[in-house]
Amino acid sequence: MKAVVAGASGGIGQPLSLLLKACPLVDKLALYDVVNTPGVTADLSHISSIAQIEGYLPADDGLKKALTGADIVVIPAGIPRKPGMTRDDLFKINAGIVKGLIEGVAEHCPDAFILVISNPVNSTVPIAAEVLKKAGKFNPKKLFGVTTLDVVRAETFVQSITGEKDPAKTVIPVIGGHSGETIVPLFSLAKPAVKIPEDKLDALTNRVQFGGDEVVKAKDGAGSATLSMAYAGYRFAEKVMKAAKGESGIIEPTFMYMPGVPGGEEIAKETGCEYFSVPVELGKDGAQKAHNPIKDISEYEKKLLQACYDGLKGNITKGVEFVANPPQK
Ligand SMILES: NC(=O)c1ccc[n+]([C@@H]2O[C@H](COP(=O)([O-])OP(=O)(O)OC[C@H]3O[C@@H](n4cnc5c(N)ncnc54)[C@H](O)[C@@H]3O)[C@@H](O)[C@H]2O)c1
Ligand SMILES: O=C(O)C[C@H](O)C(=O)O
Repeated sequence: MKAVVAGASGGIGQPLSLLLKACPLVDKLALYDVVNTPGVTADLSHISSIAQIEGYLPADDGLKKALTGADIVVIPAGIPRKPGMTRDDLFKINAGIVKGLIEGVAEHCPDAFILVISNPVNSTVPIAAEVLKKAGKFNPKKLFGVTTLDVVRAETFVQSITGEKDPAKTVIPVIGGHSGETIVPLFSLAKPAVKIPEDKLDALTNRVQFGGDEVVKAKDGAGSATLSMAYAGYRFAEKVMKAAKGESGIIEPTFMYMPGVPGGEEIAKETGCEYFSVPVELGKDGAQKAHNPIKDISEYEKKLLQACYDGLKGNITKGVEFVANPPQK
C-alpha cells in the first residue's frame, strides 16, 4: 500500500505523516509539499517502521514522482482559518490548490483513494470531482471528504453526559457537510443509546457544529485544529486501507458524491444535495453502500437538517462553478 500526503509539512500534514509512517498497513509513504519536505522526510525516516519514506518538492517533477503508484492520497494542503474567518473565506486560495493537486492525481494515480481534508470541504470535494470528471477519471466510490473530526468531537463531547470511560465506544453518526450549521450530529441514533437531557441538547449540538471555531479561537491566530485532525484523518485513512485489504463491516460517515454511491441516489433526492456526508460502508473498491439515517431521526434533528441544506447547496454550487468557469487571472 503506497500512501501519499499532499501538504505534508503543515500543521496537519506532519502528525498525519507520523501516524502513517508508523502504520503497519503502509509499505511506502510519499510526502509532498511546496516547502520543507526534505526535513520532515529525513526526520520521519529514522523511525523503525515498515514504511519506506520519500519526500518531494514541486521541482524535478516532484508531484508526479510522489503520486505515481499511489493507492491512497490524503490532502491536507492549503491555508487554515484565523479568528473571525469562516471556512468559506479559505475558498479563494484553497480551491486552486486542491484543483492543481487533483489534476496531478487524475494524471498520475487515477485509481487511488482520494481523501480531501482541505477546507472548505463542502466545496473542495465538488472541485475535486469536477476536475476528475473533466479528465474522464472520476470514480465517485473513491473520492472522500474527510468529516471524521466531527464524529470524533461528537464522541468526545457526549462523554460529559454518558460518563463512558472510552469515548470512542459510543458511535454517533454525523451527517450533512463540514462547516457550522451544515454539520448535523445525530445523538438520537447513538449506539449504545444515549439519553441527552433536553436542556443540554442545544449546547451539545452547537459545540459539535462549532468545535472548529473553539480551536481557532484558542490558537489565537496560529491556525486551526491540527493534532485532532491528524488523528481523525488517520482514523479514516486506516479504515479505507483496512477495507481495501478485505476487512468487512467498516462503516464511517464521509462526504461523497451521493449519486455515484450505491444507496446514495435516494439521499441526493431526499436532501436536494448531490454531495452529502452519511455513514458509508467501505469495501475493497471504496464506498460500497451509503446508509440513509434520515427517516429514523428526531424532530429536533429534522430541523437541523433544514438549516443544513441551504448552506450546503450554495457551497457545492460554488465548487462546481469554480471548475466550470475558472476565475480569470
Ligand atoms: N476536514 C477537516 O475536518 C479539517 C480539519 C482541520 C483543518 N482542515 C483544513 O486543512 C487545511 C490544512 O490545515 P493546516 O493547519 O495543516 O495548515 P498549514 O498551513 O499548517 O499546512 C498546510 C500545508 O499545505 C502546504 N501547501 C500549500 N499549497 C500547497 C500545494 N499546492 N501543494 C502541496 N502543499 C501545499 C503548505 O506549504 C503547508 O505546509 C486547511 O485548509 C484547514 O482548514 C480541515
Ligand atoms: O475549523 C476549521 O477551520 C478547521 C476544521 O474544519 C475544524 O473543524 O476544526
